[in-house]
Amino acid sequence: MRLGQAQHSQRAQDVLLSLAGYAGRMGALIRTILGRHQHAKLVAPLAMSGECRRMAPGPCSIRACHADARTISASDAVMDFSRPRCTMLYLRCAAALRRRMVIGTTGLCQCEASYARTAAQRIGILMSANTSVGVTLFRMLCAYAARLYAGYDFGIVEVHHRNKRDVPSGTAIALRHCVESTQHGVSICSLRGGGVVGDHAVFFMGDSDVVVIEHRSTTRLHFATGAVEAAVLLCAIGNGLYDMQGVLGLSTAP
Ligand SMILES: NC(=O)C1=CN([C@@H]2O[C@H](COP(=O)(O)OP(=O)(O)OC[C@H]3O[C@@H](n4cnc5c(N)ncnc54)[C@H](OP(=O)(O)O)[C@@H]3O)[C@@H](O)[C@H]2O)C=CC1
Ligand SMILES: O=C(O)C1=N[C@H](C(=O)O)C[C@H](O)C1
Repeated sequence: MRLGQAQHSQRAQDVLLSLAGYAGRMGALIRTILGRHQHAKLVAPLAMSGECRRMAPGPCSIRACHADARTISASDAVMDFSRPRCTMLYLRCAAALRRRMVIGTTGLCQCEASYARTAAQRIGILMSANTSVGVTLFRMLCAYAARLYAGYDFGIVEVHHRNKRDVPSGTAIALRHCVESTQHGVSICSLRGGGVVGDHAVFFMGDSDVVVIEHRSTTRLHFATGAVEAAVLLCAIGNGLYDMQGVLGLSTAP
C-alpha cells in the first residue's frame, strides 16, 4: 500500500507505537505487521495486570499502571483493539501524556465516545470502527448511493463470528450514519456465527427493484494494515478527532 509514503519520507525517525489488546485477534496481526514495518515500531504491548483488571471498577475511575504509563510516554501513539473499559483507561493516560491514539475498539457507549471527543482537544485521535481502506471506500459509495436512491427504503445487514461481543457492529452503526443523512430510522439486522470475519450489506429497496452494496472481509489483514498506516499518518497531523476518511485525506464522494 502506498498510503502515507510522503509523510514517511519526511520523518527522520521511526513512529513508535504501543498496543492495547496485543494478545487478541487484531493485536496479533498488528504485532506481525509492526515487526516488519519500515517506518513504525512497536515500543511495547500494554497489559494491565490481572489484579488491576479485576479491581478496575469503571471507565472513569481507573488508571493505567505505572509500567503502562511509562510505555505510553515512550510512544508517539497508542493503538487500541481491546474492550471499551480498556480503551478508556489508555485514552485517559494518552490524553494526560499528550500522546496520540488510534481507537479501533467498538461498542463504546455514548459517554465513552463523548469523552474521546473532549480528549481530542488535547491530542490527535483516530476513532474508527473499521480501519480498512476498502471499507472506508465502501462507506463513501454507500453515502453516494443513499443520495441517488433517496426515494427507496434503506436497510443494513451485518454478519460476524460467534466471538464478537458487540451488537450491532461498529461498522454497521457508521454505515447507518452515512445513509441517515438521507433517510431516518434505518434498521440494522445482525447475525453472529462461525468464523465470519465481517460482512456488511446496505440494501436500497424500491417498489420494483432492490440495489445491494456489499463488503466482505476474507481476512483481518486489511483492518490491521489500514490501522498501522493510519497511526503513522496520525502522527504527522495536529490534534482533533479524525475518521479514516479524514486521516487518509480522501475527499467526499461526488
Ligand atoms: N477498527 C477495526 O477495523 C476493527 C475493530 N475491531 C474491534 O477491536 C476490538 C478487539 O477485537 P478482537 O481483536 O477481535 O478481540 P479479542 O477479544 O481477540 O482481543 C481483545 C484483546 O483485548 C484484551 N483486553 C481486554 N481487556 C483488557 C485490558 N483491560 N487490558 C489489556 N488488554 C485487555 C483481551 O485480553 P484477554 O482476552 O486476556 O481479556 C484480548 O486479548 C473489538 O472491539 C472489535 O470489534 C475488530 C476488528 C477490526
Ligand atoms: O469484532 C470484529 O471482528 C469486527 N469489528 C468491527 C466492527 O464492529 O465493525 C469491524 C469488523 O467488521 C470486524
